Amino acid sequence: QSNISRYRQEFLEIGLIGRGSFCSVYKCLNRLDGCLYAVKRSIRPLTGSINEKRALNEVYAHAVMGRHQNVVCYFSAWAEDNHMYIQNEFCNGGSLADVIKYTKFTEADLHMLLHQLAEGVNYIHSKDLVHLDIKPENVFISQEISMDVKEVTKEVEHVVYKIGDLGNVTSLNNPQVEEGDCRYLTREVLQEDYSHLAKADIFALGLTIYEAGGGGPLPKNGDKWHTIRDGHLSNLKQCSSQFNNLLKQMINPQPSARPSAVAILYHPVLVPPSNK
Ligand SMILES: Cn1cc(CCO)c2c3c(c(-c4ccccc4Cl)cc21)C(=O)NC3=O
Repeated sequence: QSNISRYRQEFLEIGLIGRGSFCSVYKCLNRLDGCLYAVKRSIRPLTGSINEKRALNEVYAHAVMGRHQNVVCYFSAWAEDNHMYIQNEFCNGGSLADVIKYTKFTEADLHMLLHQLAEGVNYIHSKDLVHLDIKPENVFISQEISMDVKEVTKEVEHVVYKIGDLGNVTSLNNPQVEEGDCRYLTREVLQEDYSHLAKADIFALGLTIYEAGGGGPLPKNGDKWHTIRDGHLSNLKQCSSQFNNLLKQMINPQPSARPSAVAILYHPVLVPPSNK
């Protein structure tokens, strides 16, 4: 029935998990399939406004994106009662920003994090898309707890990191650039040079890993902001010089000097040593 809200009809709202200036995110149980979803409810943007373009852009990006284990999965989007809804995969482990607040990642943790996020970034780039807002707040965590059958008590926990919030995603070929968070923004994009947008994602990924390793909080402007854009990053104490050098390469002032997502995946510091 058109007068009953699809949101209320299809979902049981479990709780509020996030709030933005014009939106709220709820953890919801789908009454039909019994699965949990993250549903973002935002004020419907004015028809023809820049915000409408952005909202549609997010849905188009999800639709074009398809599925990848390291990208938050999109299920549906609709408009009703002057609001827009987007129904995404629910990640039960919070955001990377939440975890960074109380955890410092070891080098092994950072290798796993970088490997998974590079897989997700590589997938996005392989679709000729760029994310443009990679940062800890937009990395969501799924924890699968599985009981190890041999020793019933042992819980094998497999953590999966997923890139979310495709609000700034744009096509590499015909970029409509919406700048992301200035803490992760490159100098060249700030100066409206869009010739190496994929490398802007690599730069933001480098700073995201650096923050997970305890290097944050990152500056929003000023001398410290420029020092990082000059390619200077203090070393993460818990990491090898090889890993620290990889992070420095990822934030190289020259976009073309930054490694591609594929190059990161095959970087010797990430490739597990052969057991032979
Ligand atoms: C604030 N917040 C907290 C969470 C749960 C983390 O355990 C969350 C999620 C999403 C989103 C989200 C981001 C951007 C657009 C749409 C959504 Cl649903 C926001 C989320 C999303 O797409 N999937 C989430 O789990």
